[in-house]
Amino acid sequence: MAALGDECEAVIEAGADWIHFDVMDNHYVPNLTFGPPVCASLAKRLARSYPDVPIDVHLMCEPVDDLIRGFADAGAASITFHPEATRHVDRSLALARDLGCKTGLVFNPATSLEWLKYVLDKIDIIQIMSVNPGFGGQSFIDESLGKIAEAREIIDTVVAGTDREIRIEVDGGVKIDNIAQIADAGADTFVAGSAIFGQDDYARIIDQMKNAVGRD
Ligand SMILES: O=C(CO)[C@H](O)[C@H](O)COP(=O)(O)O
Ligand SMILES: [Fe+2]
Repeated sequence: MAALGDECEAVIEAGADWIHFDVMDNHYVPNLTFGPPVCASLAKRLARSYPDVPIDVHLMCEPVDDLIRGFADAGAASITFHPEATRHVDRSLALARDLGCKTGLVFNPATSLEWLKYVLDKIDIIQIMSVNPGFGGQSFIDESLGKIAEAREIIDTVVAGTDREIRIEVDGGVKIDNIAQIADAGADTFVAGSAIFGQDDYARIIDQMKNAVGRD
């Protein structure tokens, strides 16, 4: 836990705007990570020095409702989940919202954006998986670019002229050499794991990524 906190503080110091917290349950995905108590300790630690940095919880778990309650209580700013992983998508989104979190649906490479059709009003984040969920360090699936563009079109059609903000977050295989293309397709929020962790100089990588998408 100390190492997780240190690493999160190091990437924040290096310029990361959010902490993306991958929750895997060895059921929905074949891997196992952390539960709400680890998130609660991290949130408590970050609140001391970085109160404005949100923890973005990505649930790769099935079912989701109890974990939505647990992570909302643990200090998650946003909670995203996979629509196939809950019986009642609308109810799970409403639950996360009612508990004060931003909400989002996550779309695997082969999952259609059709799920958005009747719940867009309950969504703050459309998260496009550009790898199959369960592991860091995989290669970006190029077909995701078309889906990002499709999500951008949906947002531009539905949200244009309103004061709502829906983000398009891309998760998996985001690197310095593809981030500009991902942004051009319509993404505005980028998850980077292996591109940063394990490198010597986090700030240099994050700067390069931000420069590539025209952000400071
Ligand atoms: O949800 C995930 C995998 O299921 C991760 O967020 C994602 O893979 C990030 O790691 P990397 O940047 O190394 O692909
Ligand atoms: Fe993730």
